[in-house]
Amino acid sequence: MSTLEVCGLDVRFRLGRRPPRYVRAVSDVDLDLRPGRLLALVGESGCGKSVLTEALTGLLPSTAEVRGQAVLGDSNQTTDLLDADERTLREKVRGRLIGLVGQSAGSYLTPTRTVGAQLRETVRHLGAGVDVGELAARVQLPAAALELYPHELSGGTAQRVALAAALAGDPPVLLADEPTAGLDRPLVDHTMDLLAATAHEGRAVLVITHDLRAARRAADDLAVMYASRLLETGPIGEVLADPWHTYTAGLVAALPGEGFTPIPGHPPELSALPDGCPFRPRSPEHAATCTDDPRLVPYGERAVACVGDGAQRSSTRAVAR
Ligand SMILES: Nc1ncnc2c1ncn2[C@@H]1O[C@H](COP(=O)(O)OP(=O)(O)OP(=O)(O)O)[C@@H](O)[C@H]1O
Repeated sequence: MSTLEVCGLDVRFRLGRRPPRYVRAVSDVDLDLRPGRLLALVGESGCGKSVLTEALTGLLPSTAEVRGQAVLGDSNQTTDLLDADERTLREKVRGRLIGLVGQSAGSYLTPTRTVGAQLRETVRHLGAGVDVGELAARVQLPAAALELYPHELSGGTAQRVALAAALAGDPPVLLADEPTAGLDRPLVDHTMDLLAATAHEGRAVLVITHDLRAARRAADDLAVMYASRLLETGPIGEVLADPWHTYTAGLVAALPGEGFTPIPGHPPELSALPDGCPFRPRSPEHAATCTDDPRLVPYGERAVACVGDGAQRSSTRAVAR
């Protein structure tokens, strides 16, 4: 069973040479993806979620500077994804060790060929032994859909095609970047349930989403990102029932049914990030207790940044419950 352990991941984009200017898209991220679990990564637009997954799959442009480790493997063999060359990523990692599900299946399907033909080609390319009919059945894609062209697919069916393609090489890790964007609620639920099922078959699954309600439905774990940093991680039920970070509490309070109260203010520019806690300048409530150290500190299964003793007290409460 493969695990993906990300440690100290930093990504910054060089914007100019004189003077050198940078956008810090990912700062000091530690994250574990574990087999059999679905981790939802949430956070406001532009906080670095997609860049994080692009770093793991070597899909960043040449202006990106990447540091840290991302070790994928089991007790027999490991690969550091950040050290791997393009050939290794192309021939061994993408599709085989890591499956990718994008926002819109339409953006990578060829418009002039049927879904079935394209899935067969994917299976052949990966040298996978799986039958396309079987693959379709696993993601509840009706056999008739294999005869359709991409423009004939509904949003939900297109996402099932994307999932089938991502699973063709039977990768132990699946990364899905906003797989439910633009879908209506029943299709969001259905897509999330399918992703949860693929996790519970033994895969490590990461789903990027803006939809905390969808995350709550399907995820086992939650990671909350803000302005390039993770501010809180842990089992999703515990984190949402008792958020330790003020930002996480703000996301929960913004949910319909939980108050529908947006978080006031805006995230900072990633080209001008403060050295300490990036949320402190936005929230007087958080600033009152913030330690200004934005590194995640683990407390059992959970971890939180810049909350200090508050988390420890909460942790004791959580253990006592
Ligand atoms: N090639 C690039 N050059 C410079 N900056 C970039 C580049 N790609 C991404 N960024 C910046 O990195 C930051 C993080 O972008 P990213 O796409 O990861 O955000 P996100 O959290 O996935 O947002 P969304 O939820 O809207 O998809 C943004 O400020 C974005 O403008």
